[in-house]
Amino acid sequence: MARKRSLPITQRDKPAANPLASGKKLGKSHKSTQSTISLFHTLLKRKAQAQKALSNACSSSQASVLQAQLSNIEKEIADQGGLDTYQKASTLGQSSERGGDSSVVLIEWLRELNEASTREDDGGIRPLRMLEIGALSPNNFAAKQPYINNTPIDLNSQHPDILAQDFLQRPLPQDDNERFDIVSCSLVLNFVPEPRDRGGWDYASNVAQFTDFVLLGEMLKLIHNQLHPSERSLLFLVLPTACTENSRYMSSAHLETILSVVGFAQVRRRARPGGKVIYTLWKWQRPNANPQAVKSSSKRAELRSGAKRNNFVVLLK
Ligand SMILES: C[S@@+](CC[C@H](N)C(=O)[O-])C[C@H]1O[C@@H](n2cnc3c(N)ncnc32)[C@H](O)[C@@H]1O
Repeated sequence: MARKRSLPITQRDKPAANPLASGKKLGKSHKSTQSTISLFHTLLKRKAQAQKALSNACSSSQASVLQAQLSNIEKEIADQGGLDTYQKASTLGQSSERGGDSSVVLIEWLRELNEASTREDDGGIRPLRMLEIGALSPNNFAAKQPYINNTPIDLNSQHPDILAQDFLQRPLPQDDNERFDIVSCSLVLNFVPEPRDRGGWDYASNVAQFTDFVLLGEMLKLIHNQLHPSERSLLFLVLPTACTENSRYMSSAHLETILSVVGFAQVRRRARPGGKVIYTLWKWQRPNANPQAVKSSSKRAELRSGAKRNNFVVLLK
């Protein structure tokens, strides 16, 4: 049965209910930070939809209606305090009173795997080298461990100790000194903006509708290349539950197939009932060249039907 088309952007709902009426300070309660974060996700999603509709406008009158709509959304985002407010809310959401940032889980797993220590190399003893993509703070739990040497990067660095860098443009390592033992990619894949939106803070929504999904496959391949080619090298990947559990084109099993083709095998997974995110840990391996796995990783095939599904998927080319 054909899927019901969603309403055109021009007929969509009124602005989202605003839990942070203009002028109100960012509250510190869990409820308040969560409503700030979800309001931003809603606004950013509407902005991405409006931009997409504008780029496809077929007449100048339609374009001017859509342009006005886009300006209203941008004004609403600015009225909420812009990216600053969003990032502060996200950082508060990671504070230790709330159970800490996602790297707490990574550290727990490193302990379980007996990897929570420095490494012995030909050259002596050295800390684990970690690359953190999409870092909100330079002081997360992993970065504080004495056996970890963290390199935090972000497209929009909010701190002088976070390198402002687009991971997709990061040069490939030239030798072992530049390779990493761990890459952390927590809540980033669902957040990678389309190339045309780079340079600003124009992110797609929580489970992005207009992300270039081939770019996400590219990102996973680049992560693989940043790691030491060893089964002790690890990828810590955190995704919103909706990415694998409510997507038309993605499931946990399909993610495992895709990552096997890139060259990763899952070693740990944590998904709490009703939890908003799923934590996973993967070890480096040689890419799986099985033709069926390669083929299914490059195509979008419906795995679940239903109008309320999202379109998240990762495609390998
Ligand atoms: C939702 S935040 C996640 C922050 C944190 N890692 C966490 O787990 O809460 C996503 C971050 O990824 C960053 N990001 C998205 N695409 C990126 C890219 N290509 N290179 C570097 N950072 C990127 C964004 O700027 C944003 O700060």
